[in-house]
Amino acid sequence: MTDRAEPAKRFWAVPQDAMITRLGSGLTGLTAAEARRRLAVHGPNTVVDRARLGLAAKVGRRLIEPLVAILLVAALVSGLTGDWPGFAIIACIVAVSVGLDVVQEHRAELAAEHLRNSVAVKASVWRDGQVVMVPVERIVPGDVVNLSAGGLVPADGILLESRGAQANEALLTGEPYPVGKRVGTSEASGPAEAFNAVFAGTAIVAGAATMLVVATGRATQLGGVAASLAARRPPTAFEKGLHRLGLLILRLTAFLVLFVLLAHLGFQRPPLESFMFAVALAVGLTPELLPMVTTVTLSRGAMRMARKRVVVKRLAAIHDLGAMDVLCTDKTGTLTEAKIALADASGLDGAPSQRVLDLAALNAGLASGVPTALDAAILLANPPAPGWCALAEAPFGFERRRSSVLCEGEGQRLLVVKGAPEAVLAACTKTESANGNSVPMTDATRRDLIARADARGGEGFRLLGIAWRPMSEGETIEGPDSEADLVFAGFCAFLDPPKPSAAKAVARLGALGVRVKIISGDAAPVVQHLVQRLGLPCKGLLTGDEIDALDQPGLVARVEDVDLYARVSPDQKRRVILALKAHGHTVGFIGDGINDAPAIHAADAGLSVAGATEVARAAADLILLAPDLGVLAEGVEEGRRTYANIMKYVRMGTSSNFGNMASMAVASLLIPFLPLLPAQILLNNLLYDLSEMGIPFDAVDAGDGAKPHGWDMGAVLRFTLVMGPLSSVFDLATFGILLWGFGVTPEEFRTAWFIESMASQVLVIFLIRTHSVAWRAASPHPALIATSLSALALAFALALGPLAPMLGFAPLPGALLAAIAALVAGYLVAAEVLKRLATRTGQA
Ligand SMILES: Nc1ncnc2c1ncn2[C@@H]1O[C@H](COP(=O)(O)OP(=O)(O)OP(=O)(O)O)[C@@H](O)[C@H]1O
Ligand SMILES: [Mg+2]
Repeated sequence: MTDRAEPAKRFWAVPQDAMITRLGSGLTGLTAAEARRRLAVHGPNTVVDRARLGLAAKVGRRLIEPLVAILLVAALVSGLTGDWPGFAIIACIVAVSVGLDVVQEHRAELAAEHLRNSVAVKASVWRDGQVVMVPVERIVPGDVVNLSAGGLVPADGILLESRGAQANEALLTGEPYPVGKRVGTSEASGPAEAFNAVFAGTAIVAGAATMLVVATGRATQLGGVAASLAARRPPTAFEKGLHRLGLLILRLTAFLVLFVLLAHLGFQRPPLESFMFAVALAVGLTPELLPMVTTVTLSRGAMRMARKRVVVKRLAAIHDLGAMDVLCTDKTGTLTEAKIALADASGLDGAPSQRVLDLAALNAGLASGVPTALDAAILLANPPAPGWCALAEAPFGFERRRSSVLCEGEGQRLLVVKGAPEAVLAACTKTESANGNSVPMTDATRRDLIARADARGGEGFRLLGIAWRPMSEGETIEGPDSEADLVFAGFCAFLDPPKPSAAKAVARLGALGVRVKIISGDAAPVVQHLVQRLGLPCKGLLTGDEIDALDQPGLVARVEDVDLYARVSPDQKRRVILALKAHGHTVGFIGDGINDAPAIHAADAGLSVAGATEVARAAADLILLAPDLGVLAEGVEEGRRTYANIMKYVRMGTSSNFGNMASMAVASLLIPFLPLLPAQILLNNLLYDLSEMGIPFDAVDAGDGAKPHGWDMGAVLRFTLVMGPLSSVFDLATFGILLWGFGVTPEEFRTAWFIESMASQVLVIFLIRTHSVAWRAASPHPALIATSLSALALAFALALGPLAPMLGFAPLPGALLAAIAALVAGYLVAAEVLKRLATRTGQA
């Protein structure tokens, strides 16, 4: 047992061969059968306990929630005192609210998981002597896994092979710069210095490697708390808003209930009856369906987005997408076709040069790992010369913007470097003349070359500078330090056609109130040319160097007016996003590269595309299956729809529901009997819940999709302050008419009040669901019509039908029913008129 526990600690100190033996593996990994066996022993390779709670556990968790617990106590009291209708109703309420919640949540979870799985991360694992794609969860100790740039490390382990692999271990060590990884045995005391080990949750940002898995799941360095902490997001503004509203309602409820209870006791009313009445009020006041409505609305939103080919990984991100008012995007793939082709290779004099192309091909073709788009374009035009091989390399890094390969062939040893023109020129001291000699580079030449790069960038060409250095026999390189004293050879120019559909998509986002900003690692002239070609309404420009010179407050001061960012490093992308967030914007970022992952993570709505690198997809909340900004505009509208529907429920809860309960509390003190029996209040509440179940399906106003929405507590309060009192005025009118107009008995009073309050609550749903004139708005969803009208019918049937005496209801004279109908009609007319006042929010 100690043997198994030990490798998890300082496993990098065990020599490679010993480790392979200990894990019972080989250079070509495990057999599929052995892997299955180990999976059963070690469990799935996940840190978060994704195993969904069993049904019983889910129900159990809800039964101990305070509100439900109160209800259960109330049911017990009812049962013990022989109040069977009360008992039945409470039991029904508990069953319906818990059942609905669990079933709907379960379905939503299943659906969401199904979608998530369609974009799940897989790894290249050796099984039965072959490399196969295996879901990361099924990786076990002893597996041999191929890693390449852009991929996540799926488990902890040691390297069996490294071809210039570099890992970003910021999650583990806090160090933002990539660290080189090579084969060997390390004496390091902690993971940060273990050069031969890689760790789950970190990313390979350059090169390629093969690893032997030593620990999986919770046994990894980041296994326990850290990974789930890193994965946990702060709540969105919307979630915070809902939470605050919930707390507010909770406090009001507690206050009202205590007040009623004490007052009743003060009036010498029967304690048990007073207690049950107070409990019923509390239940009536609580928006117990809110979690269900939120989950169901969101998961329905996720389904609809899936039909538009957007996969939602984190449900709440739908809100963020709806609230987004700034979208930042990288350039390649979203604004361009990402069909990068080599246009030409030119020497120092500007004339086409086969020599430059050959050098570029050596660098692109002999580098290890998956070729990048630029590399592939070079190789398509010109394969590397035969007879050359690579001895070492310093893979491309986004901070350095260069890559170099130490090549040997034709009796020569050369370090060949390519990269962003200014980055390559910065490491050059010589130029190559037409006859192949190198001469010192003058300042004038340097200026000329930079000017030429800028000029061609302005024509839309993406440029790489090509340089080299002779190396002596036996001389090798260790990292990028040898990229100095280079001889500049020339440029390779690439074209990536702009995507014509991008202009329309940006315009559509603009119409939705979303401003688009471009954050690119490419040169400023290239970005500006693209913006011109597409006719995008973008202004201002900041370059990476300028951003570097600014501290964060300085950057915050600039970002509002700047739409273009060029030559930006991965960390600067992140800084720009944070600066925009500091302005109170809800920021989206869409990108596909290793260099985009930090910004995707920092954004409120992190977006990536299906073909993106693993790290980008892992950091994203939403993944576009088609790399098209147009789809995003639809996603934004979808996000706003879910917001609008949740707000409908909130508005109903805070106005009619709350108003009713409040006036009942007040009435209970003014009249000598209970305005409704506790069981009747609960029944009322149960039926009202049923009536609202169709809300997640409902259509929303056209105008609700037109603007970004954040949580607006002011709007909620304004609505409550107008609609709540309105409802109370009519309630009090009802009380008056019943008591003094008709001189009713307590039973008749309760029956009439029950019917009036059900009818007004349910029918007003059709007014509150829209900001515009009720009958001109998009018609309500059949599900909403069905749930609300059947709840109402059920209310009538229970109050006036054969079960009525059991529930404490009494038959009503026709005149009284007519009066109630008139009151409800009056209320609805007043509500329709006043709702305009109540919802005249942000529009003003
Ligand atoms: N394989 C490579 N070898 C050498 N240099 C490279 C390579 N890939 C990129 N570069 C240089 O690094 C710069 C930044 O990389 P890249 O253009 O991929 O960044 P980006 O932010 O993803 O850009 P975009 O906004 O176009 O997606 C490039 O403009 C180029 O000069
Ligand atoms: Mg990119």
